[in-house]
Amino acid sequence: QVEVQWWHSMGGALGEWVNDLAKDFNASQKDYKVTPTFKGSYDESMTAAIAAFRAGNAPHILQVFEVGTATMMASKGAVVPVAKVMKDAGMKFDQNAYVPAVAGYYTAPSGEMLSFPFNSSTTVFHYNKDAFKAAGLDPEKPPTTWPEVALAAAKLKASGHKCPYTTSWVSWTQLESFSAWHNTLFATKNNGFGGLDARLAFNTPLHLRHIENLANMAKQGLFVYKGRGNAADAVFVSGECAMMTGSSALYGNIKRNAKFAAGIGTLPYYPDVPGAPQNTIIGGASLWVMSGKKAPEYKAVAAFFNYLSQADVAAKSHQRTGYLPVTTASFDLTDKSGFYKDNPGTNVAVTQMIRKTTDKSRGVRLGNFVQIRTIIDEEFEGIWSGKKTAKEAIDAAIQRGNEQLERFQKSAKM
Ligand SMILES: O=P(O)(O)OC[C@H](O)CO
Repeated sequence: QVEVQWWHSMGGALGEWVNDLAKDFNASQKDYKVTPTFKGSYDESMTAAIAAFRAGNAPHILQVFEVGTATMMASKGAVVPVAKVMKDAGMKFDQNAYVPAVAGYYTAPSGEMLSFPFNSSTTVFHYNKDAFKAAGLDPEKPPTTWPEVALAAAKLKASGHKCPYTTSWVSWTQLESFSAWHNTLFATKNNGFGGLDARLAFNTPLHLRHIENLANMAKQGLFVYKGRGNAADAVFVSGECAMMTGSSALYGNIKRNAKFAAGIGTLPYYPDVPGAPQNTIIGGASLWVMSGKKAPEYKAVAAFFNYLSQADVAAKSHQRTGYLPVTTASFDLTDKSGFYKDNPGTNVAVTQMIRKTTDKSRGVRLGNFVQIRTIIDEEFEGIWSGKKTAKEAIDAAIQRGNEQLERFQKSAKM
């Protein structure tokens, strides 16, 4: 039996999902065995894999969040393009079977798909229907605009809620997806798709207005910052916070663990901005195949990816987790099964993502993006704690972030 090591960052309900996928694949045939290992957060597993690669013991498959995409793409010697892995294994691999917004993100300018679209998410609005009822808000009508979010937050606060609104992934929800949703650039050069000389651009009047609004909400106790990454996920699921912006993939966790009725709405926007809402952008992760392994091991990886792509397997994954259906067939299957009708809100991520994208809204692909997100977190924490104005933090984040982009541009051998 050929063994395949798979490093991932899926905890809780998502960790069980990943383990089930490996178990079901292993049971479906006799030649290969996939072993998933949880390696901590997305940041942590990427750092661990880079160290392991240097030491010569990288896993076969590494799950990397979208933020690490440009770094992986530039690490040419360390990875094998997924299209090549599939072709070499003699596996039928139709790149057109994948949802364009997802596939496009993981495809090189040459048209070759570099990583396997596994768990793509997007930004949505989660809310606690019970808390809405208690505050006199309509539980079937989530706020759809930022002014409405502020009004709902005030009502929730008045009803005694200590954390009316919070957010996970500050940069992803409040800057990156926020920009695309308003058809505005987050970074120049079409958010990095157009070249390594891209620079951060989230200092427009619209960005400033939004971050100032959030700062005011924080001052009034309407927005409560709960930490970096997905730290806020847990406080929404526990019921501590009544509304949050975060990943569509929180759905599985909410369904499993929340003791209240939860709803999903679209990412809020400013209704006076022409072109808004446009589309939201991709989050989540993809699977990268590491170099230096033996041919039969790559065959095993290809067989596993082929299994994951099957319409029924991919559809089940989507319905269980809230990640997007990654192939058109898995979307059709889910739609025909009546899943979206039976589970209101589960279609939000899909409809936000399948809209036609523009050059400004296709996604964000930047070098040293992991470091840039940390810089944004650091600077914006100054806002939430009242030490910096929105403008000071935005300007500092852009200046420090651009230094990272310059450094990446110099070092990249693309
Ligand atoms: O929680 P996930 O897996 O949807 O990922 C969220 C963000 O995209 C991470 O950058």
